Amino acid sequence: MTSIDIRSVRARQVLDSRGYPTIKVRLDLDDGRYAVAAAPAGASTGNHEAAELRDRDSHYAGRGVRLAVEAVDSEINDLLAGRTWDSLQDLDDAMRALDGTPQKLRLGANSMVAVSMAAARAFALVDDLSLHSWIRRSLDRADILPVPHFNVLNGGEHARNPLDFQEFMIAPVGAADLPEAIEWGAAVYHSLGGLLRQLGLSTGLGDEGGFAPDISSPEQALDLVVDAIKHAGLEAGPGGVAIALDPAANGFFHDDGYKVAGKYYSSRELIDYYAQLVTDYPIRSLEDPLAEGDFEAWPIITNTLGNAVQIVGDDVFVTDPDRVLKGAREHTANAVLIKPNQIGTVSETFETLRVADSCGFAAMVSHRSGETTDSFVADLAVGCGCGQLKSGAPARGERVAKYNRLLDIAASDPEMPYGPATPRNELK
Ligand SMILES: C=C(OP(=O)(O)O)C(=O)O
Ligand SMILES: [Mg+2]
Repeated sequence: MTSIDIRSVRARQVLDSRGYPTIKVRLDLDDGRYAVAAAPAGASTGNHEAAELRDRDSHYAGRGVRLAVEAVDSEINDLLAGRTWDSLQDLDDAMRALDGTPQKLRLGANSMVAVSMAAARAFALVDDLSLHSWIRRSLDRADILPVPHFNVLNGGEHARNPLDFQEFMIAPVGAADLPEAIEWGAAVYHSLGGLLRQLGLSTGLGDEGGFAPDISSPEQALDLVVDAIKHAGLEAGPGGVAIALDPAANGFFHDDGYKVAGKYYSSRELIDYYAQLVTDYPIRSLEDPLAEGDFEAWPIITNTLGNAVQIVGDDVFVTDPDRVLKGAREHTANAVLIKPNQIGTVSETFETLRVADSCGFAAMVSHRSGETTDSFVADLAVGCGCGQLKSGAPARGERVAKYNRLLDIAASDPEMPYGPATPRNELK
């Protein structure tokens, strides 16, 4: 393995896709080459995510990143610059030790993840590898072009409409290759836009570029998506375009139960409701179907629906290897969402991917609702070989940056396979 000699690490403030500041890092090597990376930001965050460092006193409604920039320019630069680093693991471990808190409160997970991503790119540069190849080698996996999960209809925390479920995604699992998958995704997106216009429904967009019509019923949303797939001349189902949901249930969990479209459900009733949706619609994946604290209910949904669909933990696992391991033992889910900024370093993200694999869990790499045009997660999805990436709608620059990066990678290696992953359900 090659080492990197760091000359300096500098940060500055840039805007994310919601118009809030985020941190961009430039890491310069002694040999004159450099790597950059920018941190994304979530809105519907899990309670145990690594903590962002934000200023309370800026014009950005308490969301400034001056302190995070300062942390990189001073303490992190002092730690990393003028030294040779033999591995990303060493570098990330040193940053974590410098931070000294379990949730990365002091230096901030936004600072640390941007530095860690830039450092991963620097290691790839020095090894003369593309980022996905470097990741593939680090994880000892095979490159796979992931099935893009396009979020075409937005609700929950990501839209100002009455729809409680957060994400209605389309997954072109039946496409022959990645370019066809992208083409199908875009076709369905435009078909959905046309359908909404015909019905006189709003075509305003949510945070991830999906449409945010003024509807509240998940069934109505699913009917619209299925119709859009059919109107695009495609099959709704595993041979064509399947559906993935991220209800993000933390967002509609209240003291007295789950409230969906004005109706209250107990955990058991909500699971029955999902079972009905899975029967009625071609759903392949259910992410955060329950609130992160609903410990007893998660194993019930995994054991009842986990063979029919992928049960993905996002807020409940927060890309934390220990939480995934515990979740595997307790049958919390059978798949994990992978968001590097949830845990705060790339090395820890790798560890979560390794743990997931050893538990028979599937993994899906993910963007955040607040994004930049940094396409790191596209390379991560390819290099870890998990077979699934969600990056919002097939529209808006910060979302298509990831899909276009996948197209570039596909063009660079025509032999690279395309395909979905499913949980192996080893822990029955
Ligand atoms: C991408 C998501 O949203 P956010 O970034 O707001 O957590 C998600 O919940 O999966
Ligand atoms: Mg989620």
